[in-house]
Amino acid sequence: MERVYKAHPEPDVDYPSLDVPFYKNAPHTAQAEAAEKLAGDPAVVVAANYIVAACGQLAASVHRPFFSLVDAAKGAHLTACLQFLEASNTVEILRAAGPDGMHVDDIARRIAELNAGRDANARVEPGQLSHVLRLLATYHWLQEVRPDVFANNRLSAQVDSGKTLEELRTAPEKKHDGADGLAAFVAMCGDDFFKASAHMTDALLPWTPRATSLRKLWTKNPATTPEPGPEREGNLPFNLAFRTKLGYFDWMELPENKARLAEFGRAMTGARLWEVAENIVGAFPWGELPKDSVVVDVGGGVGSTSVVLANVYPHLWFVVEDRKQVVDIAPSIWSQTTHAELVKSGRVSYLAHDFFKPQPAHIDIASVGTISSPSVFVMRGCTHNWPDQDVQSMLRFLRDAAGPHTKLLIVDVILPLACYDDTEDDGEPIPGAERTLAPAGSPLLANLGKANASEYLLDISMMTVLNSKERTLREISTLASSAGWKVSRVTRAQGSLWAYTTADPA
Ligand SMILES: C[S@@+](CC[C@H](N)C(=O)[O-])C[C@H]1O[C@@H](n2cnc3c(N)ncnc32)[C@H](O)[C@@H]1O
Repeated sequence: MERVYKAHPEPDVDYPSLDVPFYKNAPHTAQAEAAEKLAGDPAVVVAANYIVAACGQLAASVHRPFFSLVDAAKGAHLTACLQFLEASNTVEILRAAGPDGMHVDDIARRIAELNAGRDANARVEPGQLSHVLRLLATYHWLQEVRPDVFANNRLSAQVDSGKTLEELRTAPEKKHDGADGLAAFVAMCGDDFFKASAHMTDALLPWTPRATSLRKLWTKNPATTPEPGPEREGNLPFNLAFRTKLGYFDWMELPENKARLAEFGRAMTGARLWEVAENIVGAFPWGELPKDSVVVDVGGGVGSTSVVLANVYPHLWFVVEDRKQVVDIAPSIWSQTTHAELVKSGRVSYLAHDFFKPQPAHIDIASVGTISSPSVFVMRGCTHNWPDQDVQSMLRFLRDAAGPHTKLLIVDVILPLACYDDTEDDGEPIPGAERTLAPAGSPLLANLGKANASEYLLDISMMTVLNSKERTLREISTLASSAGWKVSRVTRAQGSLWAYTTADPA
């Protein structure tokens, strides 16, 4: 990391300090901009991952085991405190206070003022507030600059919505509008996902005394009490947590969840930081496809992936398939952007299609004609949130519509094992698959432990809320072959666990 920073032409560009907040919407010095940009340099990202993996492993090795036990057993409090930080708008209050920070008495008063419109009696107890903020400071999420005086740092500044206190006071419902989605992501994780996770063991081991006693407490209202049974539908940790038999997305459509639904959309924008759409440009030999090849972007949303590819590969045509309500508005999203011409010329076109139904027998594309099977089906971010049987049927419909040379490109997380991976397919290693992410000869965990933990946390969220999962290479390869595809190659995105898995008709 030092080598990369020293090589920068500007003087005094160093790795950003933990103590200095970097607010996305604020003006920055050239040095601060350069320092942030270099933090994304591939060499810096790799080095940072090794450092984090090593620190996590060292801490687990040398910390008194009982303290590690308490840290894990009570770690949920960190989620709770982070949720409080966002919900109370403390980050925005501390941004306004500046680097000297603010005393908890004043923070408590400001929180009450911001909420007076919602509840005239709103108040926060400073004695409790200081303890919540101190736990966060202990985990490096804030700084306690003097006794009971707190200030933002580089980590807490991420949760900044960019809104002024006046905006938050007069229109609290607009907090996440136009923001980068990280505050909404914290809100969603601290609520829906956190509460679901709290009921994971009750759902997985429904016969335990604690789980049965919990159900007895709830049977006072049988209408909303999910029953244990072999059928997981309506019986997920999420269902227990929110006393509903509805699936997560149907539940979010309830009128009382209007704000949750809006926050979910914003949170998904924030979640894009996991993997940028641009990485797909070099992840597949797009340049080798013949002129006028057609790529179908299945569950392509508004076409963010297709427009990126269409710009770089002018010899290809893209058809974005998604639900009707998405494709109806998708073209208008690009009308005022540099991608408008792609849509106007038909290089990127849209088709309302349910990926749980057979693909259309033919696709008509102006200038290309009618095609019966595309060169590539690409599915980005569409498998991790569906259970195995649903992914199998999606892949089966694509297989039915594939020609002998059609490729399937699945873009989603591939979870490495926590040990050396000897996954093989038909007795052969899958081309491109890494056996370990650790440098040769190093004692680090093969998946780099703490450095990559965020994807394993997401995995459990998928399980507890959607009965789904982030998949290992073995899992995705088995699922693909159950639907008539054979995984032929996998490449890993730089600095994340996202991967590009290519499959051919088996
Ligand atoms: C996580 S988003 C990924 C969007 C896009 N591929 C990307 O990478 O930005 C999942 C997409 O699946 C779409 N989707 C969900 N259910 C669908 C269905 N039954 N048929 C088609 N698309 C669906 C959603 O509308 C959403 O656009």
